[in-house]
Amino acid sequence: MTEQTKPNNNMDAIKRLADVVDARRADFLAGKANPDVSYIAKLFSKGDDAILKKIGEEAAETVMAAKDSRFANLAPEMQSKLVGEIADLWFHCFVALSQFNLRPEDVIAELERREGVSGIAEKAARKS
Ligand SMILES: N=c1c2ncn([C@@H]3O[C@H](COP(=O)(O)OP(=O)(O)OP(=O)(O)O)[C@@H](O)[C@H]3O)c2ncn1[C@@H]1O[C@H](COP(=O)(O)O)[C@@H](O)[C@H]1O
Repeated sequence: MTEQTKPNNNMDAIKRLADVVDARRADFLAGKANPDVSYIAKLFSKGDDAILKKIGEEAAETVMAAKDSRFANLAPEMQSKLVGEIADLWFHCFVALSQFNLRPEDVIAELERREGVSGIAEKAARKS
């Protein structure tokens, strides 16, 4: 955890953000969103390719920030930069989930389904 990390109800923050993203999409589909004032509306107006391209960009920026942080011996300012890049990546994943009629809760449910199942054992079971 970084120094800025405060104990709070983080899952609520994710749900609130997903609600905002879904509301922007509903407005966009109803022709009510303004891409000039809402970044999310702008992404929805551009469609699948633009949304998915942002995920690729943010993933690449995350990788570079992680490499920089390692190179700087996990210096606090580099750790903060890495957290910021991962936040950008998650944010754009939430926009993609909405674009495909999904929710972060779907991903959480999948992770819960996998809880306690070793990745090694799961992969071995796939092969047999
Ligand atoms: N959490 C975020 C959030 N995280 C990142 N971003 C935006 O994501 C963009 C990505 O940053 P980049 O530097 O990679 O992109 P860029 O180079 O500026 O943009 P492009 O040239 O790639 O189009 C930036 O414009 C950020 O401001 C976000 N935009 C919005 N939110 C949340 O969504 C809410 C609604 O936002 P609007 O739809 O803009 O009203 C906000 O109140 C926030 O809670």
